[in-house]
Amino acid sequence: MVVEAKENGAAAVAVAGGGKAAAKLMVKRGEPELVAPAEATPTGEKYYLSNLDQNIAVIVQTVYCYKPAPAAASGGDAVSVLRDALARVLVHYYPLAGRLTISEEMKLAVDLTGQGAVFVEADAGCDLADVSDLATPDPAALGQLVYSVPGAKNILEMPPMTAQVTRFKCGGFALGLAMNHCMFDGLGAMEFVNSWAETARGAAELTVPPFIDRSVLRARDPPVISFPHHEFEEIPDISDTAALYGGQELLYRSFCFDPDRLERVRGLALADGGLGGRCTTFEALSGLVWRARTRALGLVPEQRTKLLFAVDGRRRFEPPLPRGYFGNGIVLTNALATAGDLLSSPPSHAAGLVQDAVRMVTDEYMRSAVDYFEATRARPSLASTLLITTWSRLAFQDADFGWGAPAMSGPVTLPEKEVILFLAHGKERKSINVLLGLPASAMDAFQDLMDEI
Ligand SMILES: COc1cc(/C=C/C(=O)SCCNC(=O)CCNC(=O)[C@H](O)C(C)(C)COP(=O)(O)OP(=O)(O)OC[C@H]2O[C@@H](n3cnc4c(N)ncnc43)[C@H](O)[C@@H]2OP(=O)(O)O)ccc1O
Repeated sequence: MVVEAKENGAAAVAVAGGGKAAAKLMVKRGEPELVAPAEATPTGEKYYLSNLDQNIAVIVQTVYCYKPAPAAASGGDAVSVLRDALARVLVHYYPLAGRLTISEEMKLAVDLTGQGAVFVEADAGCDLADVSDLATPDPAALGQLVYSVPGAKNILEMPPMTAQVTRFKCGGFALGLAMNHCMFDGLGAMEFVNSWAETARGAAELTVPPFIDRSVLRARDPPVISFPHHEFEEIPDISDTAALYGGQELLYRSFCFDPDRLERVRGLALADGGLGGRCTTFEALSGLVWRARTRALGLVPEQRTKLLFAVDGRRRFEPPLPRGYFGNGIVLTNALATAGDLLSSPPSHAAGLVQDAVRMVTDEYMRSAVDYFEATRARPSLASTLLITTWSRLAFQDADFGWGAPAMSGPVTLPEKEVILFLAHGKERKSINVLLGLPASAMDAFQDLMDEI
């Protein structure tokens, strides 16, 4: 997840070396069309978006690539199978066929216009093998596989979702999606994509139908703020990292942690017994990258630094959110430390701070976060912050539209320079790819620290 609205997520960052694949990948798009729900759906009303949906209204671009394979059971080509299935799945997910608007409370809502999702077919003048491996984002190349509405100046001028299906010369194809995070979080997005996929495979009913009503997450009246909510705190950059970022090229690299290496990371966090022998992979890995990035950026010891990450609140709400909840069920939690504190303490300290931040997320914490937005309309701040986004358990591999699991899938870009993404990697998805961007000299320092593990 990301926390600030951008005109277009794809334009947010520059990637070194992005030109090579872009030069090979030349995509010719057809005219965009609107795919409306295949049956009548509620129209003419406003669809409520909760406070958890409000401050992550940013477009997330992802690509799913499929190798050449015999046609799907239906016998159709990928473009027509995906287009028809989209119309059918939108009957269940009809808010995606509407358009974003501002409600009377001055919040984002969906105008249920029933207009439809934007769908574009396209042709690439090369083979799928010419697409970079998606381990490191390459917006110049991959951006051609996703459709952005030209000239849209803000998210109100962008549809909640666009889909582009690109045919490759080899017979493979790519599905590129641009979906607004205010419509759903990673889990919700995957439930939608996988419902669309099973519809394309001919399923008569959805395995997980969406639970449409988001009013279960309405703020309390009056709002009750019972936590300090440091996620909104603006921490001054006393280390002047702005100069470092301004003076050097931003490099992107991904670091693969296979199960053995992950176990070594956990071992480091557990070594001094400070965590009582209990620490998850996520806690240990997050603590590791928080410390390594702090060191690599050369933060001064007095520099306060914030770690933010999303926690899936579905099972933590009381009562839990209904199955198939269509919307953001995630909440940001945080940990704070000075650079000196992080780096002079053993790895267990950082991992322990992550653990405390996970444990802090209770029903009351999440209700307080909802109420905080109600009272302040504030957005989380990324100043002096690392935001870790965990996609490692998202079911990208289930997006089988009839041509098998995607040969590769992933994001087109990282949304902000403060974001690190954890992605599942490997056949059994037991490895984690840590994807990040840093100024060149800091990336070298980060690389050295990773090489030690
Ligand atoms: C709009 O279009 C989009 C959007 C997107 C993407 C959007 C987003 O990024 S939204 C944010 C997505 N991330 C999350 O929702 C995070 C979900 N994870 C959690 O909430 C975790 O609980 C945690 C807070 C990160 C902490 O994790 P952890 O410390 O690992 O603790 P537990 O979860 O309790 O796990 C403990 C232990 O249990 C095992 N386990 C639990 N669940 C699973 C699972 N599902 N699979 C495998 N194993 C599991 C595991 O053993 C854990 O221990 P280990 O030490 O062995 O790891 C994208 C695309 C779009 O189009």
